[in-house]
Amino acid sequence: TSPPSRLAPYDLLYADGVRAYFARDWGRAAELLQRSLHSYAGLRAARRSCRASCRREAAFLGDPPAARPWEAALFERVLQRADCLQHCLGGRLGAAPSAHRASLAVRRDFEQREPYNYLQVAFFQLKKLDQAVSAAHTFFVANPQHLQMREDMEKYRRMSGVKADNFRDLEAAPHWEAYEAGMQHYNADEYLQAVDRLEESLREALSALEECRALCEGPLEEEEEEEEEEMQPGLYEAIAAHYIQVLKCRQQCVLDIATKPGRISATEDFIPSHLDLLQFAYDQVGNQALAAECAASYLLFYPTDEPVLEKMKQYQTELGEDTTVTARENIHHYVQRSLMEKKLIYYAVEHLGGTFNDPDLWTPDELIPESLKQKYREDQEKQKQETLDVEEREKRGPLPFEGITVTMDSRQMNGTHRVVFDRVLTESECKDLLRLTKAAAGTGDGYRARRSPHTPHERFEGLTVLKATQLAQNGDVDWRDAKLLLQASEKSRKIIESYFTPGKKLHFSFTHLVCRTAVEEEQEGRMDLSHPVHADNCLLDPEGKECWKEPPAYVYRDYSGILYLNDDFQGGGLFFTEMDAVTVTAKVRPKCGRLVAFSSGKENPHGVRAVSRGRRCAIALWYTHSQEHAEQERVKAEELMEQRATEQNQPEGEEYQGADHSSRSSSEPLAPDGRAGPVSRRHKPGSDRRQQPKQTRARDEF
Ligand SMILES: O=C(O)CCC(=O)C(=O)O
Ligand SMILES: [Fe+2]
Repeated sequence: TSPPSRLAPYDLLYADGVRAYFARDWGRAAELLQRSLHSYAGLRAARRSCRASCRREAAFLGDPPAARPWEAALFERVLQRADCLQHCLGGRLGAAPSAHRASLAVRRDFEQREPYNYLQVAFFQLKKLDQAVSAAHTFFVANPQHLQMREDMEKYRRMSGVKADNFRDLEAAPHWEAYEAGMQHYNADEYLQAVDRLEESLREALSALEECRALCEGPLEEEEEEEEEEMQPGLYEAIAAHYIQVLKCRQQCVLDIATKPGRISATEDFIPSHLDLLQFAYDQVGNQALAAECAASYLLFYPTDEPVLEKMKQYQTELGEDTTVTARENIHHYVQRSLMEKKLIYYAVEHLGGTFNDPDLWTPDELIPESLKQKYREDQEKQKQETLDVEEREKRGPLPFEGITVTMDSRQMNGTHRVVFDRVLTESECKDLLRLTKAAAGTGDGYRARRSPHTPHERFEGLTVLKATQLAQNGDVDWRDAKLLLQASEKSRKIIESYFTPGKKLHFSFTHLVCRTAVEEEQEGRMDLSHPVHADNCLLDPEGKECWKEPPAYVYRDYSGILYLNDDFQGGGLFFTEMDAVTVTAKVRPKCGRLVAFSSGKENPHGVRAVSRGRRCAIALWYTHSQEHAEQERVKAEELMEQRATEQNQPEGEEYQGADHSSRSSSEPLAPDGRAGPVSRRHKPGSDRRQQPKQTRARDEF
């Protein structure tokens, strides 16, 4: 091991650790991975403290002498700081800081806590269960959408040797730990404990914020690699641009500290909401003086908030008129500073262009320039109009095929943008497509080659259009059946396009022929669903009644369709719910030739009941308005079809009219997943707390 003053570069340790992992040398893998995490933490700590001390040093230099131009003085200071950082880091790390520069890929892995994913397996193999569980938990906190880890966590929870306090987040930020604990007490009406932890969380959050802000002061010691300046701006422009960038970065810190690991969105208004919660909690424990102080501090953010103003009056009477209630000094400072920074940023955006994503909801209206407000309003208006247009269109739209019937529309399904068509396929077409699934069963892919992504009680098999075509090429299935898959999906596309979005092209996004088969010996006492309730293009948060249209959800999907092939199975009904994921609003019974279609967003949460006997097959279809997300596999499949038609000198290629070509390549992952993540927590005053899942790559090797 290296002496404490000499940190080995974490990326090298990581590379060795991963190598040992794949050589199944678990002991060495665990040791190296732990050391890499230790080095990484050490490097970050060194950066933090050097930045802080170099900032202090720069401050000591005081104001530049009046005789020198101010920009020269500023540059000098910036250079001095860079020099100071190099020195300080060199001393702390025992090597040139550049030796610790890792590739972007490795930095990402560490940001996403990937080393813990390897570690948990290594510890598990070494039979160090406690450490395996805490490594797994640490990874899972940052990657709540990771299907494999989700299953592993379930397994750990069921294991007898595992204690509840093994589920520890080894990387927990102090403010998040305190906040979570505080909210737990708060929700359990334990206000004394809540106050303690929420005060701690506020304190820690403010200090994390300071640290984050300190990192914004450039130059960002050789971390940024890319980005070559295109134009050579003048000196003043350069200084202004740099300054604005620092200010924006500082503002961004508000979001950073309010974003829990593994979430994409920040908890809204993190700092003011602490004061809101604390005011209520102090009130509950009878501490009027502190409740009043929190209320006064809260009013700095929202000076016209009626209920809190009301409360203030009440406190004033209770405390007596000669007691002066003042806001907290540090909050006052925070608000003033934030307002000043925003003012400058908005000024710059208004006059120099660019954008600013204000992290706060509390920004006073009068601070935002009229011209920008106008733009925001227009954007909102446009979005509203689009929704109305869709609703209008849904009412008309003739169907492009004869014989198809609309069995249920949105109204009958108690929702919006939902429809059930029947007779899209004939019995014999269903039979042919089912033959395709049979032949493909052994070779087909589930979600990322995983047999039971949603429930262990069912086997899940899938086949893409390309795979079907390749099977035909190998002589494993009939060409005509593979072609039928392309045709049936294209027919559905036309139907859905003309019904929901006439005149606006819908492209394929992904096509998946899927079967869910009940595993016979796994049905007793089964309580779960075949497919948990979810929305197709956003991450459903049933408790918060929200749906986050953010990756890893397939946000570009606009319409979903499921074309059913059979009904000889038990269970397996499709159902729609409210955003709470439990109130059922409509049910659809699968049967041959039935196509259910709906918009892929939050308005249509849906799930599939357990398939308790037999095999349920359907073509799952997703469509998008976005040409760049058009299904590339289909293009290839069609090429293969055409090639074969030419070879055979048969008119098959011409017959088929499913061309949905697009020139850009996109890589659709095999797993059409992106399900509801963990959920938000309610609280009494203020708005919903939101939390966001994200997903790292699913790794197949575990
Ligand atoms: O098979 C079904 O009925 C629905 C499947 C589904 O919702 C999905 O795969 O996203
Ligand atoms: Fe779905």
